[in-house]
Amino acid sequence: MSARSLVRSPVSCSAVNECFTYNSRRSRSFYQCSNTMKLQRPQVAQMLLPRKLRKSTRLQTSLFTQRRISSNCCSDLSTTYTEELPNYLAINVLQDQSDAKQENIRKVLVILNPYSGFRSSREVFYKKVQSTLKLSGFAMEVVETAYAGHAKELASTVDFSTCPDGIICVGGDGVVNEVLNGLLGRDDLNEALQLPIGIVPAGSDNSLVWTVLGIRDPVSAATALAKGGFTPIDVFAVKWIQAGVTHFGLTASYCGFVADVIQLSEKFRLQLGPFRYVIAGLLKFLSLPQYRFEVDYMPLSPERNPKPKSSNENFHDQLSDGSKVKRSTQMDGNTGDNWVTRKGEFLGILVCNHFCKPAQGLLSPVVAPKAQHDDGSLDLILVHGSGRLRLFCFFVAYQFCWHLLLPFVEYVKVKEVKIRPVGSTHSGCGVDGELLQAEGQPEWHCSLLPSQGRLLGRHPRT
Ligand SMILES: Nc1ncnc2c1ncn2[C@@H]1O[C@H](COP(=O)(O)OP(=O)(O)OP(=O)(O)O)[C@@H](O)[C@H]1O
Repeated sequence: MSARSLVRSPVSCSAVNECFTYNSRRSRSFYQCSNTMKLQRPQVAQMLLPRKLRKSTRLQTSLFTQRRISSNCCSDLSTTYTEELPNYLAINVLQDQSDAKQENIRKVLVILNPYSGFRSSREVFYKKVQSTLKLSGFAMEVVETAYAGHAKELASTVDFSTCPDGIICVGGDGVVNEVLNGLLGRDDLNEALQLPIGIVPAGSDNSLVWTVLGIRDPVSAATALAKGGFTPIDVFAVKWIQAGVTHFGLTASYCGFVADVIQLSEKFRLQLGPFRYVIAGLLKFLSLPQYRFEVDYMPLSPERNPKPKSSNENFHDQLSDGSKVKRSTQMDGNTGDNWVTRKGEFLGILVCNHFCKPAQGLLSPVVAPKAQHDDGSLDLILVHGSGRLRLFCFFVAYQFCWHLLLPFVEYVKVKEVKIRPVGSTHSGCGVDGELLQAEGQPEWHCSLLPSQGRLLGRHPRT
């Protein structure tokens, strides 16, 4: 027999229920109408209970008796009084609460990348996160990735009825990117767009969750997930024009030095974990090539395009040619006649979707201070020129967030960017830590899909 029926049986009489069921609508007048009645209620309860239960009620009163202290502003009896609700009512309340929690169960798919960061994702999840999520009502199916691309495959094929409340990624920005691309490549795009992505940081950097949600440790991430809520985020698309291939991102896209460092760092992933970026950066710095690009960008003009629409139709417009972003589609319907062209040597080209705050590092600088994850624009940073001295200056200035003051750095809010490597410049383009390799002389086209992403959790300040 359940605890509930054991406790309820002695008080099944309707008169008693009438006396003791707390009714918020009538509580004040009903309980305050008679001083006598108010004082006698606990005694009546004792009388109606069987002898054994009366004793246990008295003994356990500190554990299960609810005290309701109400201020009395209209009665002449007292200014404050205490109602004692008998213990069985308190138990019923607890039981009802747990019933309600049953209904609030959130079913999610957890995708865990055991190779992220220091390869500690398993430990992070099972030791620091799982119990918090379970206690807060998450029903989780955990799948560990077995190979690169597995997370994308899972997100593109999962039956949404098994995880209607989202997909939680345990790992770095790369696994989040795979999940995003898996979801946005699906035929049932409407449902896929509704599915939020949760992040438990266990990767090398996790800049996305740190910048957007202000979280950089797994315990805080679990708390944010438990608290619930969503954060809308712009998604950007990088299309390799010649091949018609589109890759989506949430953080940043880049060409030049940073893309080369990402590519080289993969060689040291197993040996160095997150330190691979430092070593690859040093090596690339010492063997710095010249990068030549042609860049076209369409600046954001606030007076003509203050806030882009963020409806699903907009997204479908842009994907209507089979996951390929249409050239003609502008966020505000402009025909695209105000493109600005830059051509020459660049140390780097960065297209940021949020202000990109690295989770590691001592000074915690930000790459694009004016960028917001939901502002409907991309922030373009062009580092003009070439040479180690210039790169060194940029890097040092960046540590103090002065890099945008340098005369060879151009910073502009844009709607779209087209990037074409020129001459012998390599043809890779990075998106959220992943490198998209292309053959020949490719053209990359970055455009924005405003507020089409949803992250699980909210920034503590919102
Ligand atoms: N089982 C696996 N074996 C090998 N590679 C994997 C496996 N599972 C996922 N990957 C790949 O690992 C890459 C990096 O993963 P992830 O981003 O989670 O960690 P990270 O690179 O350490 O962190 P960050 O991206 O934040 O720097 C992803 O591109 C993914 O494709």
